[in-house]
Amino acid sequence: MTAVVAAQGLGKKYGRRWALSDLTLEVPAGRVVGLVGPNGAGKTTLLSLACGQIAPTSGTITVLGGTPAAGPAQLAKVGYVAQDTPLYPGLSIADHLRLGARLNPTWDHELARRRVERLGLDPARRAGRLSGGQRAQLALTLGIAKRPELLILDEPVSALDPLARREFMRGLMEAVADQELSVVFSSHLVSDLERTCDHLIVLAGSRLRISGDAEELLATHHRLTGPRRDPGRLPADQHVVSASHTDRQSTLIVRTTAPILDPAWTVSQVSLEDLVLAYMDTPPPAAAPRPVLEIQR
Ligand SMILES: Nc1ncnc2c1ncn2[C@@H]1O[C@H](COP(=O)(O)OP(=O)(O)OP(=O)(O)O)[C@@H](O)[C@H]1O
Repeated sequence: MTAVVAAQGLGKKYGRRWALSDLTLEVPAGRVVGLVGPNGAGKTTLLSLACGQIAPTSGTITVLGGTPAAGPAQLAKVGYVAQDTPLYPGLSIADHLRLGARLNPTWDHELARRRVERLGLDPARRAGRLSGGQRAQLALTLGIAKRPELLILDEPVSALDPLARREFMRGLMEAVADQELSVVFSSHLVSDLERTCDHLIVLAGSRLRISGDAEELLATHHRLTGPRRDPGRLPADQHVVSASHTDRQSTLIVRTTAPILDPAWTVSQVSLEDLVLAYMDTPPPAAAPRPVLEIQR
């Protein structure tokens, strides 16, 4: 199956600073991918590279098997909703839908009309008069009605209140269920990912920290709690993602596919949030010996 996004040694430099560095990953089709990382991690840079708004400084990226933005066919396959949900403030909702129809060969007018109606939006209302949540919903409608194979959303819900956020995510998940759609969306909010994503990409400090199937990641990461222990002395197949210690006790998050047999450890499951935070908090492996995060209390 063609990867939705495949990157090899991908990097983007602004001036002397790498915004994204040495990123290699492959995301299978048909997934809802959560891209998460702290401010300045490189999320927008990666999404902009994926939709061809900017060109890589190093490495390669292919999207649905093609070069981003390389011609009308490639453009038609990818929908992109940028971070600030850019709309034309002076144009009405109906104008936006007409513009969508003019610009996109695969435009589904009926779908767009139905969504606007269900959202209770007046088609005559100007975009500049909409609330943040309504603007985000209109931008999502434009992205979905284009009927892309891949929809890229850059922090679509960051400015919304919890209710509007839930409505937005519901609309997105309905579109995923109704259409054969892959989605990549970035967020700071791990709670949004927890409910919706089946694939996770964590960036921090311009580098990839982890990427993979969400269920698989949850199944292979564990929290170990037990008497204080040097994390460097764990079996080689237990990769320590993070470690924190009190005088007597150690708490580790480890990645392993093997069972943990040491009876000194109490082993518990990690949540997606635990996992994301553990990777987000840590410097990249090249910069730090195991464990990658060690907190003394
Ligand atoms: N056009 C630009 N010119 C110079 N530096 C840039 C530019 N765009 C991004 N950067 C820098 O690249 C790095 C990554 O930025 P990026 O916007 O990709 O991060 P992000 O993870 O999307 O952040 P946020 O969550 O705050 O939106 C940051 O250090 C940022 O300052």
